[in-house]
Parts: sequence; C-alpha cells; structure tokens
Amino acid sequence: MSTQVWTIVAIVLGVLLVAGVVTALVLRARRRHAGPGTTPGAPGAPGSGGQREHDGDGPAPTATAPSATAPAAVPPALQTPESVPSRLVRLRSRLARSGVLGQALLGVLGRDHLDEAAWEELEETLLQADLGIDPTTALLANLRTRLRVDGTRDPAAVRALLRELLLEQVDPGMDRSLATSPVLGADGEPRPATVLVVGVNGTGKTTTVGKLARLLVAQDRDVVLGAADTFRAAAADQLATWGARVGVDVVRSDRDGADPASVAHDAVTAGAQAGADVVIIDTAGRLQNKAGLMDELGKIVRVASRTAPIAESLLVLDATTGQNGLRQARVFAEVAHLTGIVLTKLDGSAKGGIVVAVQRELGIPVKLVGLGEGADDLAPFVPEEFVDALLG
Ligand SMILES: Nc1nc2c(ncn2[C@@H]2O[C@H](COP(=O)(O)OP(=O)(O)OP(=O)(O)O)[C@@H](O)[C@H]2O)c(=O)[nH]1
Repeated sequence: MSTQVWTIVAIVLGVLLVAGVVTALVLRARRRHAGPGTTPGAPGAPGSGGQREHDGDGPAPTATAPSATAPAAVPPALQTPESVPSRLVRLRSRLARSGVLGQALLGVLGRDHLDEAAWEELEETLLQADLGIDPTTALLANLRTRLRVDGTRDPAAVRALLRELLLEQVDPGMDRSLATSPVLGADGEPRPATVLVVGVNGTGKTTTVGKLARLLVAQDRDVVLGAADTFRAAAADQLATWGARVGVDVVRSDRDGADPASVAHDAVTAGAQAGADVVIIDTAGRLQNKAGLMDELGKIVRVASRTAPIAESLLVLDATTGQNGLRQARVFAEVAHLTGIVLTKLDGSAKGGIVVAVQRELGIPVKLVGLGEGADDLAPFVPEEFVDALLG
C-alpha cells in the first residue's frame, strides 16, 4: 500500500478515536447531572413531583406512604420534610372540606323563625358529625340562652357566637404540646423521649409513625424508630422505607414474629446510645377484645419505661369510625397511660365532631391530625383553625 493510503487510514482511525472519547465524556457528564441513585420517575427524582416540588394541595406523588413492597435494598434519595408552618397552610383546605357541618348549622340558624323543628334539626346535624350527645345538648342549651339574651339574629354575630361555643367544646385550654425532648433516666443519664404509638389495625399507626418522624426531623430532632409491630411482617419494611427517606435509623428484628417488647427495648437502648432526642415505637394493630395482644402491649409499656418513663403514648384513631373508635379508645386507655390522640383520615371527613367526643371520653387532647396519604400530611391540631374550618 502506498504511503498516501496509510495516511488516510491513520486519519480515519484518529477521528474515530476522538469521537469515541468525546461521546464517553458527554455520557459521563449527563450521568453526573442526574445525581446519584436518581432514576427518572423515582421518589425525589427531578420532575417526579418530589417533596420539595410539591407546594399545592393536591396529592404529593413522591410523598405518599411507602408501600410494604418498597425495595429496602436500594436506599431512596434523602428528602427534606416540609416545615410545620408550611404544612399548616397547605393542609388548611383539607380541613375546610369538613365545613359542611358549619354550613348546615348556619343555614338553620339563618331562618326567620327558630321553632322546635329547627332545634331538632340542629341537634341531628351535630350528632351526625359525631359530636356526641352530651356536648350536643350543652352546646344547644348555651346557644338558645345566648341567642335569647343577646337578642341578635345578625348572621355575622350568630356565626361568631357559634364559633365561640364550638371552640368551648373543643377546649383550647388543653396542653397539646408533644413531649419530644430528652428526659433524665432513672440513672440520672439523659435518655431520648420515648413515644409509643398504639391503636387498632388499619387506623394508620405505621403511617403516622413515619409521618411523625418527618415532622420531628423538620424540627431538627434526632429520631430513632422502633418497629415493634412484629405481627405484620410488612410493617417493619414499611417503616424502614419511611426512615431511609429522611435518614432516620430503624431498629427492627430480623425474625418475623419476634418479641415486640424486645424490639422496643432494643430501640430505646439504640436511641440512648446514639444520643437521639426521640425514639418512636410502632406497635402491632390489635383488636381490643384480644386479651393476649393487649397483655403484649402491657409488656411493651413495662419494658420501654424501664430506664425512663414513656414521654408520650399516642392513640391513633380513624376519624371515620365514630362511636366504634371511642370504644377502642377506652380499652387502650386501660393498658397504656395515654397522653394524646392522633386523629387520622380527617381529610374530607364530615365527622369532625369526634374530636370533641374523644377528648371528653378520655380527658386527653387530640395532639395531631392526619389529613391525607401524603408523607407530610400530618399536622399539629390547632383548635381555632379546626373550628374555623368546621364553619367553612
Ligand atoms: N386519607 C388518609 N389516609 C390515611 C391517613 N393516615 C393513614 N392513612 C391510610 O390508612 C391506611 C392504613 O395505614 P397503616 O399505617 O398501614 O395502618 P396501621 O394502623 O399501621 O395498620 P396495621 O399495621 O395493620 O396495624 C394506609 O392506606 C394509609 O395511607 C390520613 O390521615 N388520611
């Protein structure tokens, strides 16, 4: 072959080599730009509607509760939970969907003449909203008296009066703060605040534990989770996914059906060793008539409070279950010294009166409300906001 042909072959090979190198560099740069562990459409991936991008009131696609089948092996991208003030603003409209109660009451009160049939209608409306018979009777008696004494039928004044009387029933004076600061243990050493979460299956316990971890992380608390629901195998996986999303450690047993009290003990110990502020313990959903399961809960309580008293025992209640929820509450109160209620599924429920009924029944406050399936759809309960939402 002539020198000319060899030169042409060398040039072609050189061009191909340079093109290959350039292509490889471009691909590498693109991968870097996408970020580590980020797959299109995966939680936290750009454009996937990740937590940070979700500002509206619609469902938060990536913020939805992790499913039991979520892959535990691939660590999900770390998320930043929504701040408390931001979620209060965002979730207000969810509460407002229960405004049908206020509209119905104000509709009747706006009539020219309030006869006995009208008062019965008011009673029926309040009972249907699960306010309970005693609070309903008390509220209507006060309303009758005040309307007579004040002698006003002006709509704005009637609304203000109804607001005042409803708020009285919700009892804004109750202490709704969550005890989530480290406590002094029996040995004089600081211990994390232990938060025990109990309730019947399906009320939203595991979801609430995950959401609460996020709420506390948003408040700069160091959190450890204990997966003491060893009854439902998937619950620990579910919790592990919640924890991984916000960088929170989850203590779990590698054995299905392990002793839940032992997991609770390990979680409290791990929390203390890690210097955590809070240890939240998820427990198995139990039917109140299953004596064995309730005994087991008693054991968890004893073990978890061995080194320091339990700071919070939260009962998770499904707002849509009405009187049945109250029966559950009574049984749990006998076993665990309850300090607060988390009322879930209040989004879109017209049964907001259950807040009043359950507080009266147990004498403990509703501290948190669940307002959707999104990861940050949990908020502190604020009586004034709640009553304003009821009035629509
Ligand atoms: N709409 C709505 N759904 C909720 C809320 N809280 C929980 N859920 C849903 O309720 C269902 C049950 O939640 P879980 O957390 O698995 O219930 P659990 O009490 O732990 O159930 P067990 O582990 O079987 O005892 C899930 O589909 C949750 O997404 C809420 O505030 N609003």
